Amino acid sequence: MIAKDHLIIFDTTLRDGEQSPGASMTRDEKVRIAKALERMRVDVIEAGFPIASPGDFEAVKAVAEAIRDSRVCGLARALDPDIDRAGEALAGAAAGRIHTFIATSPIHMQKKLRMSPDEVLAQAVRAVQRARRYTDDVEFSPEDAGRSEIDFLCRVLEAVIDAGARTVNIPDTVGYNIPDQFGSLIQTLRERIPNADQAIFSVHCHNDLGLAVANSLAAVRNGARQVECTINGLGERAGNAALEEIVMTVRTRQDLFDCETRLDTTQIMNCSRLVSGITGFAVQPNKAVVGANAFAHESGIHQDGVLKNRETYEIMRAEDVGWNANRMVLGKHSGRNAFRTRLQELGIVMASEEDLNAAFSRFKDLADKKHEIFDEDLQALVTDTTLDAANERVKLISLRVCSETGETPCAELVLAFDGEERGGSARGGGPVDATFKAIESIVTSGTELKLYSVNAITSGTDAQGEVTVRLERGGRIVNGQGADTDIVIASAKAYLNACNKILQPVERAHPQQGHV
Ligand SMILES: CC(=O)SCCNC(=O)CCNC(=O)[C@H](O)C(C)(C)COP(=O)(O)OP(=O)(O)OC[C@H]1O[C@@H](n2cnc3c(N)ncnc32)[C@H](O)[C@@H]1OP(=O)(O)O
Ligand SMILES: CC(C)C(=O)C(=O)O
Repeated sequence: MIAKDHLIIFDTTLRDGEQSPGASMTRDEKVRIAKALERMRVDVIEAGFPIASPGDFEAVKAVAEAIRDSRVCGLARALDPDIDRAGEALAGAAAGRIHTFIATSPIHMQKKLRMSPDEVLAQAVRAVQRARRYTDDVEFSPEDAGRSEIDFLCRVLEAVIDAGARTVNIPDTVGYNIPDQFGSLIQTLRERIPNADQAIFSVHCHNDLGLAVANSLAAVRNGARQVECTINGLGERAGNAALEEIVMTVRTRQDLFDCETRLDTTQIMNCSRLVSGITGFAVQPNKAVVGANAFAHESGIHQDGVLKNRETYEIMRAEDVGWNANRMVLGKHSGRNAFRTRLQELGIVMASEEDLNAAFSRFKDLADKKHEIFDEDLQALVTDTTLDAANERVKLISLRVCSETGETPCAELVLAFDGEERGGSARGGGPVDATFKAIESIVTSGTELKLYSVNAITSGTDAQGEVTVRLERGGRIVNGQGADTDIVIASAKAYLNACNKILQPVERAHPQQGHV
């Protein structure tokens, strides 16, 4: 049997994924996601853009120091200060990569960079050479390659490979290409660039026309050996290629690919839930691989077929991507050991024994209300426990809502604000509106509610509701999450979580959007 090539999985959830409006993450959240990615055996984790802000620098540094088994990468424009900052952030990495880029398409060069092609080429070479001062592992991207002229693209790529780039990444930055075209672009580049054999060809596709995964796979079939992708397809505008779809296609259609990944696919669901929990970007039920309906069969003919032979309607096994795997059901009779063990199996590491005890006590409270506690419940509960506990200035003590046909809903609550208990009440258009107004009567955050969404974490009427609230104040946007079997309480928790973030000094500022 001929050994297959290794297809490198480069995850950019923490960098390009974070560029989704509203998906900004704190340093600790990035470290948690990075650990889950490492556990899934992702080859390269792009942790951020260190020059972007002090918070992002700290986040890349923290990820670089926490991760041992994956490469950690930092993004840098083709500018000396960006590259130096990335080099500094990655100094503590077991294996660090600098990813530098500059646009090569006519429109980007003329209108955005206002540089001639020769200037762009010289700056690209200079950037790669400078990055090589910090690491042998340098990646170069000609931004908007999908709309660049082929002769110029070949010149730039040949020059950066000569300068020491070991990976050349071909981005379809605006998601403009279609699969045949993008596949043949990769083939042409590999054929025409004289030193192509000295670098790994990578692709980075955006999903503006819904083709990011198809374009990436067409590139792999034409010799690309690294794919840049994100969990749940998160990313700028319509997102990036979804990691889970790329990995499961290559695995399921082994007959079509002469390469394979080294991923532990059973960790996919963990990563998917973690990213959607932290960012508040819910996964649509019909999303491939990780959507709630991805392995559900409703119609009789399908159910009949699956009962007779699963493969009649299933091309993958749900357990291979982490669905239903290890469904040890925890309940109110479970002890600390089972709880701790299950968290470990889910890759959740509590910072201290105190955090574990706090999470365990919430688990017992939940188990009193809910018959079975599933992995999804645990993940929400732990997110709730670890949500900036140290920075929690305002906390829910009690809440009472009244909602009756023909009456205006009202809410009465008690909060602990900077250690002092304060009560407030309000009426509103609904119980959630009344609750938010009652909170505001105490906190006076001066924010505007930008998004409110509720998701059932598991099925059944006793399922926990997971609420995401997005607040904005003076251009700064924060997301808050909360989970509870009572969705009004979950809403209050989410609102307070967002308030706690907005009341903190800016730790992670997204310079253009002001997200934290
Ligand atoms: C396709 C991609 O996803 S690329 C990554 C996109 N991600 C982000 O932009 C998020 C992080 N960005 C940021 O925090 C900020 O934009 C910063 C810190 C990088 C720069 O901030 P500012 O200095 O205020 O510049 P601003 O964002 O207004 O403009 C970008 C500048 O970089 C230049 N530039 C853009 N790309 C590159 C590049 N690859 N190499 C060199 N210069 C570049 C632009 O031409 C512009 O220069 P100008 O100010 O001389 O006109
Ligand atoms: C930096 C590059 C790879 C990028 O994100 C893009 O072109 O979309």
